[in-house]
Parts: sequence; C-alpha cells; structure tokens
Amino acid sequence: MEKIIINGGRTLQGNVRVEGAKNAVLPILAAALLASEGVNVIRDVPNLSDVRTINEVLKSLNAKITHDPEKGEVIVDSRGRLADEAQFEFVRKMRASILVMGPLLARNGFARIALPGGCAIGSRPIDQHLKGFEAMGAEISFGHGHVEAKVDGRLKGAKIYLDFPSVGATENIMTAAALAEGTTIIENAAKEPEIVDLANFINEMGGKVVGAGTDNIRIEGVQTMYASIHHIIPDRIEAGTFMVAAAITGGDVTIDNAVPEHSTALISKLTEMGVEITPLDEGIRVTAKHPLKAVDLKTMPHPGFPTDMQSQMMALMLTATGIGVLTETVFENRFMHVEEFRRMNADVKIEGRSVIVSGPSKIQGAEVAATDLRAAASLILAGLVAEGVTRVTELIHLDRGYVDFDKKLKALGADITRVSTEQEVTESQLV
Ligand SMILES: CC(=O)N[C@H]1[C@@H](OP(=O)(O)OP(=O)(O)OC[C@H]2O[C@@H](n3ccc(=O)[nH]c3=O)[C@H](O)[C@@H]2O)O[C@H](CO)[C@@H](O)[C@@H]1O
Ligand SMILES: C=C(OP(=O)(O)O)C(=O)O
Repeated sequence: MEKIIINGGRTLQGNVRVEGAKNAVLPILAAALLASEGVNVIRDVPNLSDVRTINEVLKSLNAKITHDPEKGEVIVDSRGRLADEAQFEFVRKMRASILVMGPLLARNGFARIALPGGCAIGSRPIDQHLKGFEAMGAEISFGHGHVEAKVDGRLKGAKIYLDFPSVGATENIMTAAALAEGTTIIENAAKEPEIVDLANFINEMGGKVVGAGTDNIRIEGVQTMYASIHHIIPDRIEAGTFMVAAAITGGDVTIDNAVPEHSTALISKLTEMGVEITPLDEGIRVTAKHPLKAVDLKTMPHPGFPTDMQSQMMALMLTATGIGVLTETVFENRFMHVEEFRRMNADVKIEGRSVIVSGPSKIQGAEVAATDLRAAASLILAGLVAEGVTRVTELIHLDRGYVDFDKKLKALGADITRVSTEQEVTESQLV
C-alpha cells in the first residue's frame, strides 16, 4: 500500500502542465469502437489507471489496442467483429465502462453489460441511457446482474428528452445514434466540453453531429464510420485542482495547457473569494494572498459549478474567512471527505445536501483516507496548508484521475513524497 506524505506550509510557485481530460478520453476510446474501417489514433491520452481499464475493456471486446504511455497515444483497431459483452470485473473497477454500450449496440445490434451499481458518491442509475436506446428501437432486459440491449437490424433515429442532462447518457446515446438509421435529437442534453470533444471525434470519423455544447444535439446516422486521428482536450478538473493548489498556499502558479473558457464557473468563484486569475493564450495564471473571503456555491451541470471541483473548493474554503455554504445537487452522497477534513480540525458541518464551512480553520496534519478520486485530491490540498504532517492513504482513487500529482506539486515547491507503507516504516526505524 502506498501513501502520500505532505509537510504543510510551502507556497507554490512556477508552471505546471495539465494532461488530456480523463472524462473526454474515456468516452472517446469507447467511441473508437464505432470505426469498422481504418485504425483510430488517439493523442494527448493521460496515463491514468482509468485509461488502462478502458483499454482492457476494449481488448476484451476484440479490439486491438496499442498504448504508448510515453507518447500519450492509444491506437484502437476495431475492424473485426466485436464481442457483445463487457464483463463485471471491468465495470466494477470503472463505471465509465458502460460507455461501450452505445457503440456495441450500434455495431452489433446487441450489447450485454454488467450493471455498474453505485459508488462512493451516489447510486448512479443508468435509466436515461437505457431510455435513449429503447426510444431508438432497442429491447432492454435485465438478468443475473446484467443489462442487455438488442435490436433487429439498425437502431432508428428518435427524439429523446433527458430528465436530467446526464453526461454519460448523452454520450452513450450520441454514439448509438451515430450509426442509426435516420436522425436522433437529444433534448436537455449535457453541455460539458467533453461532450463537444466526443462530437468532434464522431464527426472526424465521418459522423454527423451538430449542436454539441448546447442542450439540443442532432445526430444524423451514417452507415459506416472510418477511423481518424484525434487530440484529447485538456483536463479542466486537473487544471481546477491546480488553481486551488495555488490559491490555498497563497502562491503564484501558471497552469499551462488549461482552457479558461472551460472553467468559467470556477474562475468566477475563485475571483469572488479574492484570488487573482489571469487567462493566458494557452493557460491560466493564478495568484493569491490570504485572507480569502468565504463564498456560497452550488454544483450544477455545465456551465454551472462542476461537482468534480466541489471537494477541492471545500478544502480552499477551510482557509477562507467567514461562513460559506456548499450545496451538492448532482450526486446525493458526495460529502465523504467532510469527515476526513474534520480529522484535520476543520469546522465543517453537513446539513442535508449542503455543507457549512466556518473559516478559517486551523488545519492540522493527520492520517486521512481518500474515499473517491476528488476527495483524494482535496485531502492533499488541505495537507499543503496544514500545520505538521498529513498522510493520505487509499491512493487507488487518486491514480484514476491524476498523473504524477505528487511530482507535479513537488516541482511547484510542495514538501510532498509518495512512499509505500513498508518504505515509511523502514525510514522511521532509521531515525
Ligand atoms: C467519466 C465521466 O465523464 N464522469 C463524469 C460524468 O459522470 P456520469 O456520466 O456518470 O454523470 P451523469 O451526468 O450521468 O450523472 C449526473 C446525475 O444524474 C444521475 N443519473 C445519470 C444517468 C442516468 O441514467 N440516471 C440518473 O439518474 C446520476 O445518478 C447523477 O446523480 O459526469 C459527472 C457529472 O458532471 C462527473 O462527476 C463525472 O466525473
Ligand atoms: C466522479 C468522477 O469520475 P467517474 O464518473 O469516472 O467516477 C470524477 O472524475 O470526479
């Protein structure tokens, strides 16, 4: 087992570069299955455990995968007949495995996937994905922990209204519709930048998607899709996490490769708190001096404040002056980090779907455990300003979504190391 050890109190300075977006690369690698001609080359792929998992899923479906982590490139050859089923061992590891369902159903007329179930942040049903497939003529059935979708011949274009602008449902319906007969319209679609990246990729493969980035997406189905070369957009959540790292330490950090237009809600909240943000041509500069001012915020679908930045902002709010209320509207159980913050002496209280933060707290280093991906990042952020030593365990969550997080923070001046538990014991025996 590994842990990250942080000695709090260093101010961060310098440049850091963000990777390609996890939440863009996963649906795009799944969508690569749509191409029955040629070989897809996906570039700016971050070397994350989630990427390695989706590659395993694709391989289990008979796609040939060549992953060069150094180059940040994955080549997907999905020309042969694809298998019909994504197995539980992968879906259990990573919910995004469900995103192969749309492409499989479109290519094979049949898809069988282990039901993903809930996770630490909520129950996360897939009813909106299935409602979309059903509207396109698929028959859905459940049994033995699996969901099956099948259709005679091709899927048929349909008008689908999503009850909630679900990111995954929008993506799965877009990929299914890309090879359907006729036109599909998704109303109340998700508008995240990752949806636009996926639509661009589908279009590069010969698809016909318009309106991505708005709440009305129109997909005209085509008969065949041809592989292409695609560059993944930069990760706005990794960028946001480094923006908070700069702000929480009162530092001066330039985040290279970040796209300011993808982070407008975060930028305006940080600005409200007193953080100085300068959008650059290819990046964002963040400078901050404490005290910062507490603010209220509510997570919402894009372009609202992203739920994936809620816990990091909570870490920052611990250091701000005044009372702030953070309300989570996207997931029903995304406050597991609150108890861990409390172990670090934070004054935080859960009230229904909100957390009341009374700051500034005198944050103290402690041994804390990550409960999910963003919780992992936020505990490390709190550790950067805690008095004394913070040890963060359960790094399996962190590795799903951050490449070399500790090394990047160290290069900015943080006193941070990643060790195996055995290594730590040996080192402490030497003292
Ligand atoms: C791999 C990926 O891109 N993950 C992101 C994606 O997850 P994901 O695609 O799973 O998120 P969704 O937008 O689908 O989910 C948002 C909400 O809708 C609910 N819901 C969703 C689908 C459905 O059929 N029925 C239903 O009730 C979910 O339980 C949740 O409460 O968007 C989330 C919301 O921005 C982000 O936090 C995740 O990082
Ligand atoms: C919740 C997240 O991802 P996933 O949907 O893959 O669990 C996230 O990236 O914060």
